[in-house]
Amino acid sequence: MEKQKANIDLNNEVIRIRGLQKSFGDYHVLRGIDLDLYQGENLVVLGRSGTGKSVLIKLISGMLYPDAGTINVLGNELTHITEREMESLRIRIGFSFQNSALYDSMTVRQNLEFPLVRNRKGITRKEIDTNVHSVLDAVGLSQTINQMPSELSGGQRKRIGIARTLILNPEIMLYDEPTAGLDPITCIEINELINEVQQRYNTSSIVITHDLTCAKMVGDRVAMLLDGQFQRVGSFDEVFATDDARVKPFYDYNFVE
Ligand SMILES: Nc1ncnc2c1ncn2[C@@H]1O[C@H](COP(=O)(O)OP(=O)(O)OP(=O)(O)O)[C@@H](O)[C@H]1O
Repeated sequence: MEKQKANIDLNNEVIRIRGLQKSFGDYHVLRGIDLDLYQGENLVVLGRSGTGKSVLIKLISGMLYPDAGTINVLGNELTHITEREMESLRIRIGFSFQNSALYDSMTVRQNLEFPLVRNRKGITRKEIDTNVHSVLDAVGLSQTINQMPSELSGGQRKRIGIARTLILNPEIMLYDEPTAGLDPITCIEINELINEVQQRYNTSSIVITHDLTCAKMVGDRVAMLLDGQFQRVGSFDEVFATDDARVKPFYDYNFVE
């Protein structure tokens, strides 16, 4: 279950975060975050519930505005761009959210066509079909094309959700709790899919999770969010090679080898 070596370009930071701070009222959630995501890398962000992992993703996607610090995404400094520029940038980022539900009244095909028709003006019928078949093949669910979401298993719905994100060919993927609510075997299949997406689409990804099996399987690097900062960043083994009382219990209670 070890992560295979990925093709990472350490000279190309697709996300560069410095001194990022975000509070809600008196609660300082993020207290000076520094983070680089390199081209081609899967970076796992680990942390207990409420540590600010989702807040971080919302800041990266421009859904929240920071109190202090800088966030550079694909060469764009988010605190300096217009809403229109942010909209164009968002198309280059794929979001796989925990609750990114499919449209229940649409077939799998229609669910996949929807983002294409909405975001790629002038796209032809033939291009739509090619794209739909390609992403369905990538997630291994070509046979479900005419099915309704209610006819799919939880794991299949998760896969179609990822396919719907991939259809716009994102350069960056943001996965928020990709394995939440799935059985252990389906979790492993989703982790394998995340790695396949990395290879096939050459994406750079941030994967938010508290599932350590997921972290170990997909993370080229792991960053542990503690007390509003990334206190430990490195390989999975490096991050957990510590007696830090805030880190060790996380491993001891959570990890199934
Ligand atoms: N819009 C908001 N307004 C006020 N407080 C917020 C807002 N968004 C997040 N918070 C607070 O920020 C903290 C971090 O939330 P966040 O959702 O990022 O946690 P998380 O690390 O993703 O947790 P989990 O693993 O449970 O999803 C929480 O205490 C939450 O209540």
